[in-house]
Amino acid sequence: MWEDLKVLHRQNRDRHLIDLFAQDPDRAETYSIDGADLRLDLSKTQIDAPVLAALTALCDVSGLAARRAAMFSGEKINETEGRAVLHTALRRSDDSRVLVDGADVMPAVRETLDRMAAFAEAVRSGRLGGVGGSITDVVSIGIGGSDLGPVMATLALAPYSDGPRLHYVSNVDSAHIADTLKSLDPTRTLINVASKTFTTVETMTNARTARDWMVAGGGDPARQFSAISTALDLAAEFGIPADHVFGFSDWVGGRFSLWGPIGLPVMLAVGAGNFRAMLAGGEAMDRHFQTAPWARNLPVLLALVGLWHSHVCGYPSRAVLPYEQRLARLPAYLQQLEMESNGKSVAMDGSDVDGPTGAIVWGEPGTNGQHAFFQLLHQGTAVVPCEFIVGARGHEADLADHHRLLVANCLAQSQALMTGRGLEEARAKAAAAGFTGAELERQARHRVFPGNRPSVTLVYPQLTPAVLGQIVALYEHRVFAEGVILGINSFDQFGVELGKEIATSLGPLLAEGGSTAALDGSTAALIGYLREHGCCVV
Ligand SMILES: O=P(O)(O)OC[C@H]1O[C@H](O)[C@H](O)[C@@H](O)[C@@H]1O
Repeated sequence: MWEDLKVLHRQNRDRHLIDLFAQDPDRAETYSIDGADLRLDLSKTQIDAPVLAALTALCDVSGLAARRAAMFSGEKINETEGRAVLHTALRRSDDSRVLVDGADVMPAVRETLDRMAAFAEAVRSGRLGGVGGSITDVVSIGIGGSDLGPVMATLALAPYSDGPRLHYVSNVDSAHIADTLKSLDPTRTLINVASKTFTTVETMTNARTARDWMVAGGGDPARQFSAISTALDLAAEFGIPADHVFGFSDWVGGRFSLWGPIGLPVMLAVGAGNFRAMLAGGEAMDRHFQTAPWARNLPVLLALVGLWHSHVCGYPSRAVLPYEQRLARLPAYLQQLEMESNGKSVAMDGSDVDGPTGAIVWGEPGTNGQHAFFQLLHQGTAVVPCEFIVGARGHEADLADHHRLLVANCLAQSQALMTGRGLEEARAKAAAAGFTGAELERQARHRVFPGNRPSVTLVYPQLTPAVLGQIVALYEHRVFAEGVILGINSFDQFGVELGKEIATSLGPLLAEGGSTAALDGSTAALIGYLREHGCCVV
């Protein structure tokens, strides 16, 4: 399969994207695919009918349809951890049953969502306040999957936010919590501790610091703390009252957990109605993913085009470029989703993976990135496939001229990457700048854009809660489809463990001193420097 694709790639190596449009006047239409409220334009890639046929064959060979059915129905497809993968159950609105170990998980999902809504409403209305009055600020403490989704979604839905101000603390660096709490009133702040395991050292350290801050400032942790976790016993042990604790199950992966209680801070900001609209958006994408044929299936197509670029063309990274300032944290969110899920070297069966896995994902919002790293995208030696994301409308109707400029820039960049600028045109530019003779030739070379650089563009009417839900679910299913095709388990993350274990053993060396002789030379020398400069307390 991969060999067939590599042959197609070799055959078309010098083919220019622009020529594809010249050869096929319907190309844009053929390769613009709709799903829910989204449209994905793949036409500025080297995908054509033979490539698409060979790519979709990968779906059949890998058993994607059966694996997809297994995921939605609650089978334990996370085989290395023996867990079901059911984040889709969190956004399921029909009255069907979803069985895990013979028990229907849906009643608890619905009950928890209703409890979250009641809690959010009580806080937002001021009925549930702090010692000093109604809650003005919420600080949600969590990291990784317990942070990135809510952070991303809170910013994305800012126009819908009419609740308390939201703050997020993730880093164990004291700067993060100190800078956040500095301006807040401990008697009118709600601290939300979000941790699937309730053992993550960063989160628990920050939670204890926040509790001390609240007590010292006259607030009441028994009233002003909430917790989200699968470990209800640990949340209780921490002293958080049961009616402020929202549980979920191990069949929700951390990086897929935005849809359930981990999303509580988002609900506090935008209200239960908007939160449910986001869930409905995710569910609409679930239906699309489950029913659309491979060649019209947005998550599958995103997966296939990504694999084409990484596996076949050999481009190791991909840039995610939202032309939507409120999606500024989407690249960071997708870094975890994609790289923690699919950055694996071993296949589900324990054998070595053949070829690259998980693309390196990076990006920044446009237009800002244009004034920073786009130089490399246009003229660097590495080809970086780009994913442009843009809505037809912003939320500031009185500033529509800004939005039109934003959209013009988005379209201009993908066009420039594709068309490039040849030497003749570059010469004309250099001549217009006043250069002549040999200097003109030299200057012209610097003004050439190679072009033929691939990109996809995701467009939607407006970044509403429903559209956000669709976008997030689109990327979730993309990652899943990539993982199935690569034969890996996208739902474990053993690769994060080793560093955590070593940090645990190094901690005492920094806190209490002690010999570093057993460490490698570099680490020992670095500790020596840090001790000399005041890191160690002894
Ligand atoms: O939610 P928690 O249990 O605190 O975990 C927070 C995060 O830390 C871990 O190291 C994992 O890499 C992430 O997948 C997880 O989301």
